[in-house]
Amino acid sequence: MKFSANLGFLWTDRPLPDAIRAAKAAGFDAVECHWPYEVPVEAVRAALEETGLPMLGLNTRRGDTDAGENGLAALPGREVDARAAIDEAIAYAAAIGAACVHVMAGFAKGPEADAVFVENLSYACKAAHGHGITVLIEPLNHYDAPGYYLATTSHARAVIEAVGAPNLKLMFDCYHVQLMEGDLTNRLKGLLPIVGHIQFAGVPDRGAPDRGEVNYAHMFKVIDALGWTAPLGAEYKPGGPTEDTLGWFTLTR
Ligand SMILES: O=C(O)[C@H](O)C(=O)CO
Ligand SMILES: [Mg+2]
Repeated sequence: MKFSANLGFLWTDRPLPDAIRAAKAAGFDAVECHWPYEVPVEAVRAALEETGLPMLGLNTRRGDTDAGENGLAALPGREVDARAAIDEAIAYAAAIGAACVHVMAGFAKGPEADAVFVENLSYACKAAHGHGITVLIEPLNHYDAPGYYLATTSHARAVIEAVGAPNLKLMFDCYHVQLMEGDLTNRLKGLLPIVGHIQFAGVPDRGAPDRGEVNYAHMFKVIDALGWTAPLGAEYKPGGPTEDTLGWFTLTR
C-alpha cells in the first residue's frame, strides 16, 4: 500500500514545505493539503522536488471563514467568487504538479443550489482538463459540517452523472462515509469507477486509523484487492506530535 500524508492535519506545527519534508522522513509516498494559498508556490515546489514526493491534491478556498463559509461552489449568487476560487486552485495545482483539485460545495440546499453546483463543476472540469487535473467532490458528514451541500455518496454520484465530465470524480473519505452511510466495503466496491481519491481516519473521533470502529487492516486489504494502487490519504487529527501516531503503518503488514 502507498500512503499520502494530508498536511491539512498532519505536521501542522510547521510551515508547509517543512511538513512535506517531515512526511518524506516518515516514509510517506505522497502528500496532499487543504488550503496552501498563503505559501508561495516556489517554496512548495522546491520541497516537492527535494523530497521527490508528489502533491496529490488541494482544496478550493472556503470563502469567508469568519462568516462560517465552507466552500462556495453550490452557493446561488456566489458564482463569481466560486469561479475565482476554482481558477486559483487550478493555477496553484498546475504550478506544483498536483493531480487533483477538490471543489468545495459549501452550505446550501435546494434546486437553485443543485443547478449552480453542476454549472460551477462543469466550469471547473473544463478549466482543469487542459492541465490534466481531476476535479474531486467530497461528501462531508453532518456532525462536522451540518448543512453542507454534499453529505452522501449517492448524492455525489448523481452530481457526477449530471455534470458528465470524465475528469470529475468522488473523493471517498472512509471517515465521512462510515459516519453517514457505513457498509464501507460494498460501498467502495460499487463506487470504484467514479472514485478519484481515497482518504481515511479513525471513526468517530477522526484520530489515527488504528483506533475506533473501522477496521482499517481489513479496509486496506479490500482496497488493495480492488487493484487500487494510488496512495491513500491519511487525513486524521493526530492530537499531538504526528510522529507519535504512525503505528498504524503496521496495519498494512
Ligand atoms: O474534511 C475533509 O475530509 C476534507 O477532505 C477536506 O478537504 C476539508 O473539508
Ligand atoms: Mg476528506
